Amino acid sequence: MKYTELDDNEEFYRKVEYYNKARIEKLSYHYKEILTLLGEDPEREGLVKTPYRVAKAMQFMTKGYTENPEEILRSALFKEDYRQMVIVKDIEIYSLCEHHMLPFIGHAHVAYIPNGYITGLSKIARVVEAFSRRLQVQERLTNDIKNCIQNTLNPLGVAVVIEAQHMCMMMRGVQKQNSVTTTSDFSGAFEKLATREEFIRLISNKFH
Ligand SMILES: Nc1nc2c(ncn2[C@@H]2O[C@H](COP(=O)(O)OP(=O)(O)OP(=O)(O)O)[C@@H](O)[C@H]2O)c(=O)[nH]1
Ligand SMILES: [Zn+2]
Repeated sequence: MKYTELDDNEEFYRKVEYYNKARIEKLSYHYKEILTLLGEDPEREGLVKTPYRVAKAMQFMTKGYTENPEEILRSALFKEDYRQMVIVKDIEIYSLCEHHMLPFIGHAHVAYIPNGYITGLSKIARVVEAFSRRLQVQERLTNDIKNCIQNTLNPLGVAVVIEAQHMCMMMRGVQKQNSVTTTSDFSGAFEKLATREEFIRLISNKFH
């Protein structure tokens, strides 16, 4: 049976760019093999649709490859004379580590100081999404977000802090349940200690 026959809705595929029908069919085929290799019976009732579900889920969790973060930022640029720090904090992150393809989950805190132009606030979170929905390491994810905002908006500076927990360190391997990894990257004005400290103080304030 073709897995895509289980959800053969052309409209659905047209609307959602990252769902690629041919790729889902191939992925489903391989996930069925994987189920067998793991000792399961892919024909048993509960698993019949599983390869197809996993294929779709994996396409969603790597949808960042189909997105252009620079374009996302440029799509909402507004000329504005605001020259103080803009901070979007506690942006949820669901990424996959490139070593184990297991999730790492946490929050990103992003700030920039405008230099004539501001961007739509949601676009900051969308840039975080576009880079985190790929196979990543936390360090590169942090750099990717900073570089994209710096190069596209040309602000006076950008700051990115990410705090995350890695399932590959929790569910397997070293099995540490409470360790949190923090990474950061700064450019321009944030290289000055006082500016960086103001940012850290503001992201440490809890409103809830
Ligand atoms: N620097 C960095 N390391 C990561 C990240 N995600 C996972 N890792 C690490 O990648 C490393 C891969 O190490 P390997 O020794 O090749 O793999 P492994 O045998 O599965 O290692 P263990 O996890 O120690 O069992 C591990 O230490 C992981 O903790 C990340 O985002 N950044
Ligand atoms: Zn890992």
